[in-house]
Amino acid sequence: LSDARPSKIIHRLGRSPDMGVSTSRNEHCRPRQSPINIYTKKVRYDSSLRPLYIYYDPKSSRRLVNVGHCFNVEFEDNNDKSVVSDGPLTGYYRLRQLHFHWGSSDQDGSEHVIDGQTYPAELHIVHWNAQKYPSFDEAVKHPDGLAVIGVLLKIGEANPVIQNIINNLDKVKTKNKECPFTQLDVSSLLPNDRNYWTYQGSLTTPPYSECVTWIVLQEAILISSEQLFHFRGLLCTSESEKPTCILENHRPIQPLEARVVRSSSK
Ligand SMILES: NS(=O)(=O)c1cc(F)ccc1F
Ligand SMILES: [Zn+2]
Repeated sequence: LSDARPSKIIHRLGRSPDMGVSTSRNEHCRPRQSPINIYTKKVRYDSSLRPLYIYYDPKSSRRLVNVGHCFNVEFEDNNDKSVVSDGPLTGYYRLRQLHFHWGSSDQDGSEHVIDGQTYPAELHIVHWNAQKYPSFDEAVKHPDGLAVIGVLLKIGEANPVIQNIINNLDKVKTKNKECPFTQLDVSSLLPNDRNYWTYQGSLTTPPYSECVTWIVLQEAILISSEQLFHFRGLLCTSESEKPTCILENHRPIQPLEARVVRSSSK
């Protein structure tokens, strides 16, 4: 083998020299981790990307749960009343749950970062591929299993829909507590502009499964500093333990690797 192209050869075999040569199933290779920095000068406008089709039925919302590292609003997902389709997606994806990520101060908290700018929080609306898979738990095992809509939050006046959630946080203050939570209109949490960036990524909490088509909206929604303060008051401990607050729960950005982020707008 010519030594003219050692990096190319090693690259083709797997990682760079310091990462060792890969085996056929390289346990060190995680090519599609999330979140990432979206460098808007490097995204590729893709005219074949369709507008998102989003339909959420407020009757799908079921309960609010403290899952330890955050709180989830969970939805009935045994029917197709609340779905996302089109956009970058093939088939339709059923609404499963939504949750937020936040920081210990308003200076950071979002998971995705835009041109190096962090936002104070980020909303994730989680859907699973009900056209191809029988359940959420099966879907997370496949590269096209989930579609997560990411909505960045910026500081402004209080968000009335988020206030509706906050008014119930005292009922789920400690880990594993839950309470009924119905009639949430998820559409009211979306910005007017539905343009998005999309890329293939992963869950941002363990086991970091590489099963997510990420759809990050380009317009942020508002949340007040006081409302974020309430998020930080949620406890990650159960009621019998010494109380510890969930001050922050956002994962650091991950390497883009060989991926290109596509944009629905120029
Ligand atoms: N933060 S996330 O939207 O990637 C996520 C969604 C899930 F349903 C489960 C784990 C996750 F980390
Ligand atoms: Zn999330």
